[in-house]
Amino acid sequence: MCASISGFSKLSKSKKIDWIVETYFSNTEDAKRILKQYWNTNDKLQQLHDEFIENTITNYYLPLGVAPNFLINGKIYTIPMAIEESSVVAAASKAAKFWMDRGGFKTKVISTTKIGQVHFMYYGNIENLKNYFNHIKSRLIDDAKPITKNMEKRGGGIVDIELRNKTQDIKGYYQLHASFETLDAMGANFINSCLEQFAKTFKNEALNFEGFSEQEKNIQVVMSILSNYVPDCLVHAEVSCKVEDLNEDKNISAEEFATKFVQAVNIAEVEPYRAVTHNKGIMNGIDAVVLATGNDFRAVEAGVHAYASRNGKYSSLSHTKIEDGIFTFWMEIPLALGTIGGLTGLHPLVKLSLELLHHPTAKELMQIVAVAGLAQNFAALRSLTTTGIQEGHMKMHLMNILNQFGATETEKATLTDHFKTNLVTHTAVVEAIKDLRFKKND
Ligand SMILES: CC(C)(COP(=O)([O-])OP(=O)([O-])OC[C@H]1O[C@@H](n2cnc3c(N)ncnc32)[C@H](O)[C@@H]1OP(=O)([O-])[O-])[C@@H](O)C(=O)NCCC(=O)NCCSC(=O)C[C@@](C)(O)CC(=O)[O-]
Ligand SMILES: NC(=O)C1=CN([C@@H]2O[C@H](COP(=O)(O)OP(=O)(O)OC[C@H]3O[C@@H](n4cnc5c(N)ncnc54)[C@H](O)[C@@H]3O)[C@@H](O)[C@H]2O)C=CC1
Repeated sequence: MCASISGFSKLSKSKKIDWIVETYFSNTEDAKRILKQYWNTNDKLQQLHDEFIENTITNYYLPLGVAPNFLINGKIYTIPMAIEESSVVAAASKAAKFWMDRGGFKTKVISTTKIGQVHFMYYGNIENLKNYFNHIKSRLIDDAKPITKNMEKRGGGIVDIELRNKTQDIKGYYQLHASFETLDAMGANFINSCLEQFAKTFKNEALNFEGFSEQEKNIQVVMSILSNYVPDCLVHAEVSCKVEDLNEDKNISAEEFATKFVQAVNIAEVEPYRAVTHNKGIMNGIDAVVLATGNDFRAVEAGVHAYASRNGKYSSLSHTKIEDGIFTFWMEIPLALGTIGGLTGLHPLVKLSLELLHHPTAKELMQIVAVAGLAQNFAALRSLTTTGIQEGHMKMHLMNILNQFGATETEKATLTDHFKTNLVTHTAVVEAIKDLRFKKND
């Protein structure tokens, strides 16, 4: 049945659940039991989670795993990863271990500038608008002082504000295009507050500007919002070693592996169908750490994919080369992250994850997250160009298939053993469970 309801938000949590289960579920008791099964027994902790979002009815768990042995700029990290997909944590761990013996990951933050825009409409003389902007610019910054003064004390704040003419795209469309330094905060709320203040000052003061005609005084602000496109909040991560040191796999020579690896990256650089999957592999690592550290993965995803298309064609985020017998694999990626603000000081598991990472600054977190992405990409490409992805992925996915079929602990032990020497496919596992159960009942 499909039903609508008015005033749902005002109902208590238990009344919300009653309405949901009665409206949508045939077995109301079962639905309620599943929802309540995921409530935390600690009421205060549950209330904290209830209050993160709106209309909370239960918690949605994701596993939090860890990938040890990440050597980054000479320091060892164990990286927390929140993700539902099997084999990602194993792949990251395997890549970390591989590179630990080959000098580890080298990273560098290139820039940390974030962008926000006030989008507005103005239908008058452009020179008059430019004069007004030059006249009002310092006032825009001054009026935002109550918002920016603490950030300035820390060394951040508004970097600049520009007037941008976008009338070639839309008649009458202009922007206040502002750049910010938000230090250890991702900065969305800080930036949005500044922008809304800019918009207020910009619109109101236009009414008193003598260089405008009566009609020109009517500036129409459409919206004020940060941009999640952050090409100037960029981090570089790389690994490199002698080609001959890419020698872990006895079934392929180091040289052949290096050549195939470079070819695989080259393909992702020129072929968008491949680039999307290649970058998905990178995001396996990135999103998992972004989530574990309480950051906004939607913002990161949107910004990263826009960056991957910055030259007009969607392309690989990572690159590779072999020069003078040295294999180098690297990535530059835009990441607006926070280690202060948002959920970072609220969610107990986020706090724990940040402690595990030695309480990083936002800049340090950018480097750790980029490394997780690069490691993931290395692991996936290594499998793809050697055994194929299914061998390792399905080995890790085995437990999910066994759980789907309600395998007992004894069945799991027997079948895990069996699949140590047999290829895991969904069909093979189903057959093996059937076989095992048939033998038992025989
Ligand atoms: C899956 C592995 C790691 C197996 O690899 P393996 O060689 O069979 O593993 P192993 O049993 O020999 O163990 C070696 C190391 O791997 C790690 N490892 C191994 N097993 C575990 C485990 N159970 N739990 C935790 N860590 C594990 C761990 O670091 C371990 O060292 P140790 O801890 O023993 O000192 C390998 O095959 C691999 O890296 N595969 C790539 C998997 C992958 O990329 N998965 C992502 C999902 S597929 C996808 O979404 C993206 C994709 C592929 O489409 C992207 C693209 O196309 O580019
Ligand atoms: N489009 C988007 O991406 C949007 C995202 N959001 C959400 O906004 C949240 C992030 O906003 P924030 O402004 O980062 O968080 P926040 O609103 O919690 O603010 C962080 C504040 O911490 C203070 N602070 C203390 N020490 C600091 C330090 N060392 N460096 C920097 N700031 C310090 C500053 O006052 C700063 O403004 C995320 O939850 C995100 O999901 C909200 C609106 C839009």
